[in-house]
Amino acid sequence: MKKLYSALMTAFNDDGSINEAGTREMIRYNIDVNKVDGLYVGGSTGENFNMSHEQKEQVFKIAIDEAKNDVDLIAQVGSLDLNEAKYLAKFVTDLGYPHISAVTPFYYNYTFEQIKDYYNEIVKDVDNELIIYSIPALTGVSLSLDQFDELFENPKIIGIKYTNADFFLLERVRNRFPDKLILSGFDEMLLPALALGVDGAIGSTYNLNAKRAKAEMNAFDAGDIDKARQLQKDSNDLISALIANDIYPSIKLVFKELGVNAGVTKKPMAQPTPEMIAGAKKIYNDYLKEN
Ligand SMILES: CC(=O)N[C@@H]([C@@H](O)[C@H](O)[C@H](O)CO)[C@@H](O)CC(=O)C(=O)O
Repeated sequence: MKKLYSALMTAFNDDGSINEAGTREMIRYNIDVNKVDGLYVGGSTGENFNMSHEQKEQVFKIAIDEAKNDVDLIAQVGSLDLNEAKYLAKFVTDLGYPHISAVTPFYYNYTFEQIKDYYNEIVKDVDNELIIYSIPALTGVSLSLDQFDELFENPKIIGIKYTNADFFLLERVRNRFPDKLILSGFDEMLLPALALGVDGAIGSTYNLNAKRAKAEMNAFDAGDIDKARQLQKDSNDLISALIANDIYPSIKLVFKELGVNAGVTKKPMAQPTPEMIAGAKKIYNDYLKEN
């Protein structure tokens, strides 16, 4: 059974502090309305790389307190500060998170040996399993098939959150590692990822569009490719509109239309403008009202 995870957003107040009530509302909406299988906490969509250390801890605590054991939880603990990543890996493991994940270390053009050491260090002292977060478009770090193989020599490293449009590599990865967990990260490419045998997907737009994505997964599993293609097309109309309106602030604005107080994004992310607010209302009316 393939799993669908929403990449959890963080609700912020205008001053950049965390809006706890709003963050809890989004968690509840994902569990109770979207009926996702899990949440990816502290990822790109959660604006983790905009946050202070204290804010990261706060979000990890809020998410597990609200979600309890209702859905699977993956905590993204990766950081340019390896000591912070190790600390957070232990912190979330102690809180009860069943999985951790870590973005590839970025910015300094690390060698593969340094990247491997980073991952082995993160899992060394924790009793938990790690999913590599590979997102070359944002990190500039592209791991090769052989490099994934080397990382998987550590039995605590169990999978990849594969946010990469390189489908040749995805096919190679799937076939080389049939027992590893491969989760697709580009929502607009869910169907081709399913065709290549991913185990599920994690994404930002599932916060709003989980039902359609689930229906697409089910259609694919039932062999109804025409229906799956139509659902991907409908999703991509929504995703294109969200991207054109600035995706993270727009998802939060559309949440508002759904009665969920998602707060705002944290600066330097864009703050809502009247045009963006009008755009989000239109997205809701055009693609989600009847859903
Ligand atoms: C850069 C980014 O936000 N990528 C999203 C996608 O869900 C993406 O927003 C979507 O496919 C639209 O391009 C996820 O892969 C990120 C994600 O799951 C996370 O770490 O929050």
